[in-house]
Amino acid sequence: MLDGAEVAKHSSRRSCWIVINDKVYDVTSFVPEHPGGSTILLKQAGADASTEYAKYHSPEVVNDLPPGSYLGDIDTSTLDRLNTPKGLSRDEVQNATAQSDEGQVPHVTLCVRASDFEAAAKATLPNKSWIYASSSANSGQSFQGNIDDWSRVTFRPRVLRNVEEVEVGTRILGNASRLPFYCSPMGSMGSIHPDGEIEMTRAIVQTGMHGLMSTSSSKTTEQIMETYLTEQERRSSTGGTASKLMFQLYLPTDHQRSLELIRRVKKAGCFHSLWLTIDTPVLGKRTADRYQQAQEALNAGLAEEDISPAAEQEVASQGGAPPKVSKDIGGRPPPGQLSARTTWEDLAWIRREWGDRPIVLKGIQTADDARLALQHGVQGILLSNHGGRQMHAAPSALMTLLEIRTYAPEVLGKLEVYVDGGLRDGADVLKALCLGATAVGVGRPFLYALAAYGRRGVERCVDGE
Ligand code: HEM
Ligand SMILES: Cc1cc2nc3c(=O)[nH]c(=O)nc-3n(C[C@H](O)[C@H](O)[C@H](O)COP(=O)(O)O)c2cc1C
Repeated sequence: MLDGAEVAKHSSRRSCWIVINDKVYDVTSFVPEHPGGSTILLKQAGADASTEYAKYHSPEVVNDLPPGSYLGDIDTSTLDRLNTPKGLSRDEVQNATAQSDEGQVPHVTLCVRASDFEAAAKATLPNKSWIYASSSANSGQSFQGNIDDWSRVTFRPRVLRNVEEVEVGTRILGNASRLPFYCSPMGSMGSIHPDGEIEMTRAIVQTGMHGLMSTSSSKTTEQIMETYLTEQERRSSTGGTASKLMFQLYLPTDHQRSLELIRRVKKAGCFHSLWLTIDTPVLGKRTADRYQQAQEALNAGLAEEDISPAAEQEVASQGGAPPKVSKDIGGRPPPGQLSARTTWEDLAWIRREWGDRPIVLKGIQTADDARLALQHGVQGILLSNHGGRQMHAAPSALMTLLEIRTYAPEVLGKLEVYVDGGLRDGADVLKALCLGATAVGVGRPFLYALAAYGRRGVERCVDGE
């Protein structure tokens, strides 16, 4: 048992201990490696980081720390001897865990378009969470391109047809879907809503929408599955259409861990397909997050420690872990969680492990890769640039779809083709379907609706009035 007063002494980059769920970890060597930035950990040095941690990570992510990091359990009667996170008073710590109500959140009925939820989310969320949800890579070029490109194409409306009955349902990988769109996978929903993925899963099932769960969820696969099954039972007793859950996979670096993850998802039983994200060999450089982290470091008096070469030398001379500042300049490779070495060859063992249930590649951005996907025996491709969060000058899904129609038309019809990014209106969805998409993914609008109004917001965002 470790005493809080002892833990509190390890409160700098030279020796940084944190408490997560009553366990004490020495994260000194991990601080410069942390993909979410070093500041967020240094702020928690010698403190209880459980609440902040739970917003971003599921309980098992902590197992990615280097061996030997776990030091023992904390004596819970000494928790009050721990440090207060740097840059925050004790009151602020408590407030930071609650949703901010400073802004004016419009009444939910004033959200008439999917894009209206954005302002509501901004008014609701703490700034850090707002930035996490809304930010994009570098100058935001591909993020903006996603939205703008849908307005570049218009319809050629044919008239004098009987449209009294209109059917918008589709099939997603063999499963009927009453809607031609699904909820895109988004990680760390605990930073958006206290119940994060649980609340989103409830909304998904209640609307009869299909939805993807992220590997980076702040809740465990088992918690999500349990919610899905409970909600599904309730929904089916009212005669509603069935939702399907799909799993978004980030392949970990370690092969054994990858195998275990796939086996665990398969064993969970409720995920009918595996969507392998292939556009994230490193985390994109999300500018707004970086500004926010830099400001946070300044507020907490950690800025010099973070960036100064002199500080780096001093730490090294005292035997501490040298901060790897250079990594922070571009994208951040997340240690353990995400393999930068995945290639087309890996699809063979992923297929063997996953069995004959469908596999979709998420993040195809050229006709050439669409053709390769077809050759590699997957069932679907998702044309996506990760909502503009990864590569700065990436094509929008619409542009990739047009490229495929021109240079690899054989892919359409042989593979299911999904698109996502910037879809904010039913008309955008219809354009994608007219151009050959099977269905489309929607990300931020549902996340914003969740932030401002919880599951009711998502339900309204899906069905409107
Ligand atoms: C101690 C063990 C920890 C490990 C192994 C770890 C690992 C990671 C990894 C792999 C990522 C990048 C991928 C992802 O978004 O899931 C990440 C991002 C992040 N982590 Fe951690 N983390 C740890 C602790 C913490 C703690 C204590 C906090 C908060 C106090 C935190 C906050 C964040 C944030 C804010 C991000 C950025 C999310 C984003 O912008 O995508 N992490 N962490
Ligand atoms: C906050 C946030 C988190 C995301 N997390 C993931 C993730 O964990 N895995 C993934 O494959 N894609 C992730 N994405 C990308 C989405 O799945 C999707 O490709 C993108 O959001 C679609 O664009 P849209 O937000 O404009 O609708 C995330 C997107 C956002 C906004």
